[in-house]
Amino acid sequence: MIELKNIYKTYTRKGISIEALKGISLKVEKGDIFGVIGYSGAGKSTLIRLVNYLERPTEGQVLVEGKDLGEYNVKELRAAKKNIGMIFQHFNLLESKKVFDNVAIPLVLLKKDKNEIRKRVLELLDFVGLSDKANSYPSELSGGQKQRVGIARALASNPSILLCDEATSALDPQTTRSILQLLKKINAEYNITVMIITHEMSVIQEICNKVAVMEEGRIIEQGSVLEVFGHPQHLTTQNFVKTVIQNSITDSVYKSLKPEPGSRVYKLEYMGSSASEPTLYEMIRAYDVKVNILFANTTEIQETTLATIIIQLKGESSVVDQALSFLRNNGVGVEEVESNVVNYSYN
Ligand SMILES: Nc1ncnc2c1ncn2[C@@H]1O[C@H](COP(=O)(O)OP(=O)(O)OP(=O)(O)O)[C@@H](O)[C@H]1O
Repeated sequence: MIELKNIYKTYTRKGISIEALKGISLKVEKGDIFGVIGYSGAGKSTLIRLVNYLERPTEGQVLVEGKDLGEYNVKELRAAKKNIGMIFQHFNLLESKKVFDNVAIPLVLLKKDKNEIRKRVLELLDFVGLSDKANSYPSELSGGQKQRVGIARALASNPSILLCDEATSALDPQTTRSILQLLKKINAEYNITVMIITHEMSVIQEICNKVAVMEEGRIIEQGSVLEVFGHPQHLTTQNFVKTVIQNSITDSVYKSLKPEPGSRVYKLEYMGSSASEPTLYEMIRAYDVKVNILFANTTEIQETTLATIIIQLKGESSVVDQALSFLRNNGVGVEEVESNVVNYSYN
């Protein structure tokens, strides 16, 4: 549906070259809500602007619906862009035009007749929950309402792809949530593929099914949101995941741990069905080990539960090993956090 093949993008300003993208390849399938996350300057905006050819790649191919945008003439490119809507961080509405006229812009440009425009705009305003604001000016709207107008305008020409460039970054958390829910509804009801760039992992967690993590013009990690949140490989990804999922012992618990010979600390990770089974209880019943729960957290991602429990385990070494094998055999991820609490560097 959207495919970027080995993309390089170099900007040249006053004789200085900036390599914004360095060999990006990714695939967004039809129906995906695909998130791209990265810190400021990672190249996210450049990447999303390539998808509708607001920027052209220096090298590499951008394929939309299997067609290379670079091979289109001006007319074909204009037709292809009609299929791609876009919304922006600062909404980009025309302040001098009423809400109705802002939403109508793409249809006017497509030279649709007046009755058709009226019908479509009213339908879209109803869809985004702004039927009563048709005659208001953007300056009379809240940020969330302005973004709803931006969304209605982006949908006017019936696109099959919606690009969102930091679309919720200027909004408060509650408004962000309502806009994200609207994007989810657009994806589900109109079967529109959504591509989102953001620097907030909570946005990815809330609605995306796939994610790519960018750093310095490269994709350092990509996959399903569940995979990437469950097992982040790269340090930057781990830092992003930490902003939404706490998975380590709090300082106070860490400091209160008593050094004990034969006692070890393990992080247990449960995903999906393993989270609803009483495996820890069964382990305690079956093996002669003492369990002290130091930390527990559950999160829901893509309607799947992800749970982390950190335990201190005490018992005879061979029995501890058997107990841990029991957990692993029952789908629980087991990782030793510290080899031995005796080695902790506190008094
Ligand atoms: N039009 C441009 N001319 C020159 N350099 C640019 C241009 N646009 C982006 N850059 C540079 O390319 C790099 C990537 O910028 P880009 O805006 O794509 O990153 P970003 O991840 O979207 O960052 P932010 O979240 O701050 O917008 C940066 O070093 C930026 O300065």
